[in-house]
Amino acid sequence: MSPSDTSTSPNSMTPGKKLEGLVAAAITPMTPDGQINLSVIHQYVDYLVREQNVKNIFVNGTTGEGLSLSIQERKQLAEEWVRQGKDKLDHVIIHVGALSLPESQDLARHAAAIGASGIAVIAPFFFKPTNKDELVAFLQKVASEAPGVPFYYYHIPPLTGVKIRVEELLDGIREQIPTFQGVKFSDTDLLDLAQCINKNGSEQFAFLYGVDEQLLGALAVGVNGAVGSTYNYLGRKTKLMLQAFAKPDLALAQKYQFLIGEFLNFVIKLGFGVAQTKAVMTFVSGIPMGPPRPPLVNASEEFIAKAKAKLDSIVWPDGD
Ligand SMILES: CC(=O)N[C@@H]([C@@H](O)[C@H](O)[C@H](O)CO)[C@@H](O)CC(=O)C(=O)O
Repeated sequence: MSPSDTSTSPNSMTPGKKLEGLVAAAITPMTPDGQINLSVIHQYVDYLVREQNVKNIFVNGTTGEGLSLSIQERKQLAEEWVRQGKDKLDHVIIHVGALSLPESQDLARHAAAIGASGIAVIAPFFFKPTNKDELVAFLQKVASEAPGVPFYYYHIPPLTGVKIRVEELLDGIREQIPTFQGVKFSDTDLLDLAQCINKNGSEQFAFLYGVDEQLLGALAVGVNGAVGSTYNYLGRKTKLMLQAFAKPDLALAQKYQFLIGEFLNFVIKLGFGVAQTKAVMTFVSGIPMGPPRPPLVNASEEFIAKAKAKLDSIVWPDGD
């Protein structure tokens, strides 16, 4: 499908609605022979909305193996998520970051043309920006290709190695990037996160946290929501944690965080990454997510059995 064939108009998810709450980091379904499998995305959207109560999606990010996909595959996935999300999802955010600036700009223009509700960009991580100005200049050159689309910086230093503090980055950012809307903050540095929120307010920008096992700590410093892999299959439980925190019932919120942490702590010790996320999502949802793309390798049968037994053994406060 070319962008002009799409049945959605630009920004047609839920126009103007602020990005907050839970955002599932989309897994990219693949066929057993490693091709992207667009045919299950319709089912995937319905599963997120009906079973996980999650209505926002972040496409082609880390969990979606975006940097392991071709530009053509990334465009096809973006189009399918926008098409299938129409009238069902509130936000479809497309990650358009790439090592090559022209490729990133091409993806940004494409996301705008198909009606994505936002774009996000990771810091380039082979030749890296060495300071804030170099990073902002790169981001600005991508954002300006989609001048009507909200722009998010995707901060994930454990994977990019780019450790420029977000607090510093945000200083004056709207003058350079008028579409700047917020940060997907996938780091454990809560001091940096808290300073960002303290200086800018979560009214002006959206701050979305990306370390699912410690979301409660980020809620305490004022994030608006979270983007993460576990919201694909623990979205409903995490929403109950958000509700408990808002009530406020801190003891209940802690129970949910501890149980989510108990599962993640268990699987992290076994070796947990995108391949394992695909396996967990497959057994929880019943939707085949397929293998990861090399160099990642399939989760082992032993991992799958142990992760399933662990998840089944958890007794949640809501009695499920
Ligand atoms: C390094 C990594 O993959 N982090 C995940 C987390 O959701 C992570 O899977 C979770 O906290 C478990 O460790 C997300 O931040 C990634 C993400 O949002 C994305 O796929 O774009």
